[in-house]
Amino acid sequence: MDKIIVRGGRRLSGTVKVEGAKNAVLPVIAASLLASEGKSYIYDVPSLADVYTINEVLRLLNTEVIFNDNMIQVDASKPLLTEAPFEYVRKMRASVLVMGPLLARVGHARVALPGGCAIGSRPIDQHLKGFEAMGASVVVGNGFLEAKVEGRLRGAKIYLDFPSVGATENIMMAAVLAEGTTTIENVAKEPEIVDLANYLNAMGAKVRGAGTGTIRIDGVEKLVGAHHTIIPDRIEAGTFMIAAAITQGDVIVKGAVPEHLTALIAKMEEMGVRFEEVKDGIRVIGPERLKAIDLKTMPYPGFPTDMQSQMMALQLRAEGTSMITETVFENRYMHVEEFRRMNSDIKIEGRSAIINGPANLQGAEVSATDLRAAAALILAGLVAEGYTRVVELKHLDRGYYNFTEKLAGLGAEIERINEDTITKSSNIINVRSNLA
Ligand SMILES: CC(=O)N[C@H]1[C@@H](OP(=O)(O)OP(=O)(O)OC[C@H]2O[C@@H](n3ccc(=O)[nH]c3=O)[C@H](O)[C@@H]2O)O[C@H](CO)[C@@H](O)[C@@H]1O
Ligand SMILES: C=C(OP(=O)(O)O)C(=O)O
Repeated sequence: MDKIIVRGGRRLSGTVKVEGAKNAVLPVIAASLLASEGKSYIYDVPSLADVYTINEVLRLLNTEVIFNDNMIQVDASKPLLTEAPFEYVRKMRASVLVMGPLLARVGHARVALPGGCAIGSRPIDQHLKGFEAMGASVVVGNGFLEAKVEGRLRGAKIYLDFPSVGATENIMMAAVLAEGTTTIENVAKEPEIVDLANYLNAMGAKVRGAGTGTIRIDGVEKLVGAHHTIIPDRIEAGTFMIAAAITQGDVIVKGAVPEHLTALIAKMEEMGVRFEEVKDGIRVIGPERLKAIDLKTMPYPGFPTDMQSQMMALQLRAEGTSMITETVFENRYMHVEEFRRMNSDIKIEGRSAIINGPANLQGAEVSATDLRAAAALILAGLVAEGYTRVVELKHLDRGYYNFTEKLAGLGAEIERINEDTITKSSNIINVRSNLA
């Protein structure tokens, strides 16, 4: 079992480069299923467990996928198969994003029901409502969702009850090959939606309005492979911004796009963190003392739920009482119990977390409860007294590439070890293993 060991106390400095965005590349790879002719070439693809999972799903659907040097080549020109099994959907919910493209291209998709997960129940009713409005019939049985349509999907007017990122993407991908025009209202406005629309348009689709509250899609007869570069990962960038701030460091986060990070930068500035726009990135300077603040997670351009747990680590170090209200997922506070093990004072009241700072964080053995919680615990470990040991790294590997190496490159005292091989390793690691 892998474990990350971090010893608190180092100020981070230097430059760190972010990867292409996980949440942009997954729908883009799924959208490649729509190209009945030609190959797609996707650049700046991060080497993440989730990318390997979606590639496997595409291969199961009879698509050729080659992943080399941050570039993916997809050939979806052969007849497609239509079933995504539970084994993959369980590992990664974004596997449901193959449903829209399959329905659009072959009129049939059978995808295992995703089930619950650590951050909430996460239904997909809004995706299905969109498919049904376009003429598909949807049945649920034996742990699968099955959607079918005779002939082509038909353009429709669809209103989302909540601006769901996944539903916006799945419905967009279904609508690009539908007959007629589809209008989707109250859609998600995330930069990843805009990235997907740009890719679909490069494939020959007619998508307008991505990044606003209404998307209009004129269906076309066919799509072809295209070249596309993935946008930088704003959540990875934000995580390193907090690493700089929490350690009173001075770090350039290369690749960070300030316009994608407006809410996070504003809240960190309120806490006393300084930012400078530099060539290709953002410089972050952590203050000696952090001020307490309140925040609420919201759909983009609001404060991202995917930065909530990392921000909580920063708020733990602020002087005074801070509050977080999580409005996107009903159960995204699993990390609070782990933070408590590190000597922090946090109360949960309904959807809010009340954080009394500054915490005198102490190193402890903690378990990552989801992807962003894994990063947040490591961030807290950067300023905790002594050693923090983080387990359940499968969550971290879903979304952060070389996280340990990147933090070590900024001067953090951090190491990833494999307990099974530890006895054969160097003295330093053996010393650490006594602590582990
Ligand atoms: C791969 C990917 O891009 N994942 C991101 C995506 O997830 P994902 O696309 O799953 O998130 P959604 O925006 O769909 O979910 C937001 C909220 O809407 C609810 N909902 C969603 C769909 C639906 O049909 N019915 C429904 O009720 C969900 O339960 C949740 O409470 O956006 C989330 C919100 O920014 C991020 O945390 C995830 O990192
Ligand atoms: C919740 C996340 O991802 P997913 O939707 O893939 O679970 C995330 O990236 O923080």
